[in-house]
Amino acid sequence: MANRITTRCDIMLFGAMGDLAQRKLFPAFYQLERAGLLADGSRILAIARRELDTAAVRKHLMERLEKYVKPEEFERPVAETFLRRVEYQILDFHDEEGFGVLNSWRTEYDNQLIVYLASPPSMYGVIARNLSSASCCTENTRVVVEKPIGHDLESSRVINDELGAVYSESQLFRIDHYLGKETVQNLIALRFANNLFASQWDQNHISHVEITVAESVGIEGRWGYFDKAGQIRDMIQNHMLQLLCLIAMDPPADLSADSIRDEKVKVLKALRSITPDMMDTCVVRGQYAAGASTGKPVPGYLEEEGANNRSETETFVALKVEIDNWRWSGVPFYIRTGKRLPEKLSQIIIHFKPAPHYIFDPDQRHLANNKLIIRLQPDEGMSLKILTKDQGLHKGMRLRQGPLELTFSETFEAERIPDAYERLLWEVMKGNQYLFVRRDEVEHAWRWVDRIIQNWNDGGDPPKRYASGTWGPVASIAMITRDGRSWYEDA
Ligand SMILES: NC(=O)C1=CN([C@@H]2O[C@H](COP(=O)(O)OP(=O)(O)OC[C@H]3O[C@@H](n4cnc5c(N)ncnc54)[C@H](OP(=O)(O)O)[C@@H]3O)[C@@H](O)[C@H]2O)C=CC1
Ligand SMILES: O=C1O[C@H](COP(=O)(O)O)[C@@H](O)[C@H](O)[C@H]1O
Repeated sequence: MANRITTRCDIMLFGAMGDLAQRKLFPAFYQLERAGLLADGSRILAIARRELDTAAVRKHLMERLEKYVKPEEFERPVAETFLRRVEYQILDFHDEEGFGVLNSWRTEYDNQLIVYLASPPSMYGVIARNLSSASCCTENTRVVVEKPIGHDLESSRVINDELGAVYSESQLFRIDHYLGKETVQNLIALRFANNLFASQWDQNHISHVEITVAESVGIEGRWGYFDKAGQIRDMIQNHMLQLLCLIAMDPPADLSADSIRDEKVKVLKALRSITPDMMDTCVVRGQYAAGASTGKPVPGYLEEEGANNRSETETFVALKVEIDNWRWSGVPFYIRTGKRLPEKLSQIIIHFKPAPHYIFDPDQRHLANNKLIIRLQPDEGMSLKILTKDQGLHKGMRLRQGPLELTFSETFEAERIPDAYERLLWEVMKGNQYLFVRRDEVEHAWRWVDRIIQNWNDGGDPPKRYASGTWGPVASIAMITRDGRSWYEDA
C-alpha cells in the first residue's frame, strides 16, 4: 500500500470489545502501524460498556494480537507502540450525557475524526444522535458502518435515514469487506485495463458466468446472529451481489467512488426480479446436516451450539440470475454460496461462447469453449483456458485445452497481501469512498433479495438438507444441469 499517510486521525471505535473489533479491526490497525501507515499522533478510543481501564484493555489487546496476527508477522515492539495509541472509555451507547466525555477527547487535538460503528446495527441511530448532541460531529467527520444495514429494505431505510439525519452521504463509509480484498479490486483492473477482455465482455461472446463463494466452516458459534439472517442476507445481499456487479457493470468514466457506484447501481436495477413461478428453476436453498469437514466429523446446523431444532434458516443458496440489459441479455449468472462445503474457495468463471464456425473433430466439440477462471481466494490468480493443437505426428489436428496461468504469488514479487480490513481502514483514513457501498446500492440489493425471501415466506419449500463436506443440495446441480451446463470443477 503505497503513499505514507500524513493525516493524524482520531478513531472512536464503538463496540471495541466485540468479536469484529478484536478479531479483525485491531489486527488491521496493528498491520497499518507495522507498515508505517499510522501518522504520529493518531489515536484510538476503544469504547464499550465493560468495567475495564486502559491498562487492562491494552493488556487484553496484546493477547488478542498475539492470537490473531500470524506469528511471523507479530512484532512485540510494534504492538507496544501501537497499543500506546489506544485508550479505553466505558460508555453505554444509550447514555446521552456520557457522550460529553467523547467530545472532550476529540477536542484535545485537531485530528481527522473517524467514528467506527462496530456495534449491533440497531445502535447506529442512537450513537449517531448522541454524538451529534454532544457536538462530536463536524462536516469533516467520517463514519464507518458495518454490514448488515438492516434485515430488509424497510429496516435498511430506517438505519440509513437515522445515519442520514446526522451525516451526509459523503461522510458515510459502508463496509462490504469483500471490496477490500485485493483480488476483488483486481476485477476492476482485469476488466478495464485489458482491452483484450473489454471487447469480449458481453452476450455476443460470453455464454454464462459462475460465481462460487464456498466456506468450509459452519456458523462459528454465531447462531444468535446467523439464524435471523441466513445465507441470503449474510452473503448474497452484499458480497455476492457486489461481485456480480463488478463483473457485470459497464466501464466507469473514471475510478472515482461515484462513477463506480453509478455503474453498480445500474446492474442492480437491471436484475430480473425472481417471481414465485421462477423459484423452482432459479433458486435453491439448503441447510447443512452433520457430516465431515476437513476430515473431522461436524454437527449439523440444527445441532450447533445455541440452536433450536426447528429452524428453517438456509446455510446455502444457489441462484440463476438474469440481467435484463443490452450487454447481458440471455447470459445467466449462476451464483452459489454456502457454509460447510468441502473447501474455502471463492472463484468466478467466465464461460465464453464457442467460435462461430467449428472445423475440428466433432468428438472434441465439448472442449470448444474458452473459460476465464478468476480465483479470489485462496491461491489468488487467474487462468485462461485456451485450445491448442495436441503435439505429435499421430495426433493430426486434435485439440487440447491448456491454461494461460497467472498465479499472483509466483508471478509477482512476494509481497504480503493485506487483509481486506487493512485496505478499508487505510482508504477511510485517506477519505476515499470507492471501496464502500452507497445507500442506493444497499437498498436496490435489498429490494431484489426481499422478493426471494418473500417467496420463501409465502410457502416455499423448506431448505434442502445437505451433508456437511458436500457441495450443497443436489438440486443446485440440477439447476445448472437443466440448462445443459455444470458447475466448474478444476480438472
Ligand atoms: N463478527 C464478525 O465477524 C462480523 C461482524 N459484523 C458486524 O459488526 C458489528 C459488530 O459485530 P460483533 O463484533 O460480532 O458484535 P459483538 O456482539 O461481539 O460486539 C458488540 C460490541 O458492542 C458493544 N455494545 C453492545 N451494546 C452496547 C451498549 N448498549 N453500550 C455499549 N456497548 C455496547 C459490546 O460491548 P460489551 O462487550 O461491553 O458488551 C461489544 O463491544 C455488527 O454490526 C455485525 O453485524 C460484520 C461482519 C463480520
Ligand atoms: O461477512 C461475512 O463474511 C464471512 C466470509 O468472509 P471471508 O472473507 O472469510 O470470505 C462469512 O463467514 C460470514 O458469515 C459473513 O458474515
